[in-house]
Amino acid sequence: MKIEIKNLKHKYPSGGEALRGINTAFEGSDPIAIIGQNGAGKTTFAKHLNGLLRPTEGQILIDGESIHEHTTAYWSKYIGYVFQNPDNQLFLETVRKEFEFGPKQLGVPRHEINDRIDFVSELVGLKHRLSTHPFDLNATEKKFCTIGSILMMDPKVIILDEPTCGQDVEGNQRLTEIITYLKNNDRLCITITHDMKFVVRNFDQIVVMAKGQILMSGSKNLVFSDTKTLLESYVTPPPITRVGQALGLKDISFSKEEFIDHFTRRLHQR
Ligand SMILES: Nc1ncnc2c1ncn2[C@@H]1O[C@H](COP(=O)(O)OP(=O)(O)OP(=O)(O)O)[C@@H](O)[C@H]1O
Repeated sequence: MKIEIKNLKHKYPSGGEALRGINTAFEGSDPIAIIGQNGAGKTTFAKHLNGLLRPTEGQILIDGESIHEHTTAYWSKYIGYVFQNPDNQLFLETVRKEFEFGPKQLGVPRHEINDRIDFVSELVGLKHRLSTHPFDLNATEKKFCTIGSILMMDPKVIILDEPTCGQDVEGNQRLTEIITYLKNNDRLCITITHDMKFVVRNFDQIVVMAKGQILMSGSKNLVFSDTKTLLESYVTPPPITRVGQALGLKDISFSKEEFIDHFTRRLHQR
């Protein structure tokens, strides 16, 4: 599935211009992180990708077809959006009902829904909570309930808006498993996040936004080497990356192991 974005602009009725001409395209299954300061336009941009918001100007093409051709409900089959705040998404009495809702609307057969519930509830860690009311889940579980309900529809593309908010180490590990599962099954995961440690651990493709525009996009090596653009977009690389950069190491480090390796190599070169 290819998503093309051409000169996308968005102006909220009550506000200023949130997107000021975005041109890019997404394809394949390499997970993509969208980063940038608060108010950069990340959520506004991502909500255009399945029609939750419509452009004020410009075009979104999905496999060559204009997003205007269909309703948001139609596009949600292909591009699922997990909201930042679970309370905006959960509305049924049990986790099981939340999981069943999407595929039922899509006409997925009962036996297939049951198989998906087995698999997805295991993946998101809610197998033992299927009969629980979503509002009785803790914050981490609620987040995974919203992710699970979107995974149940098996979209080609899944957008996660700030998935690490309120997550502990275990939750972050589970997110990594979900992102890896999506990649290995030819599904594209696009994630909005402020958590740079999470970014370097899970994403090689990065889009940097500032003031309603894309300032830069590319591999994590390329993006985190461009300290000038990062400064402009108020993005701070992870601490270990900054230490390596401050020491002037030639290769960029994203983990302690990489840092030790690069640092040792430099010592031996002297
Ligand atoms: N419903 C709305 N009505 C009016 N203005 C809005 C609305 N939602 C967002 N904005 C404004 O649009 C701009 C972009 O906001 P957006 O939430 O897309 O940024 P963001 O990069 O996702 O920020 P954050 O990281 O804080 O979530 C901001 O100036 C914001 O105040």
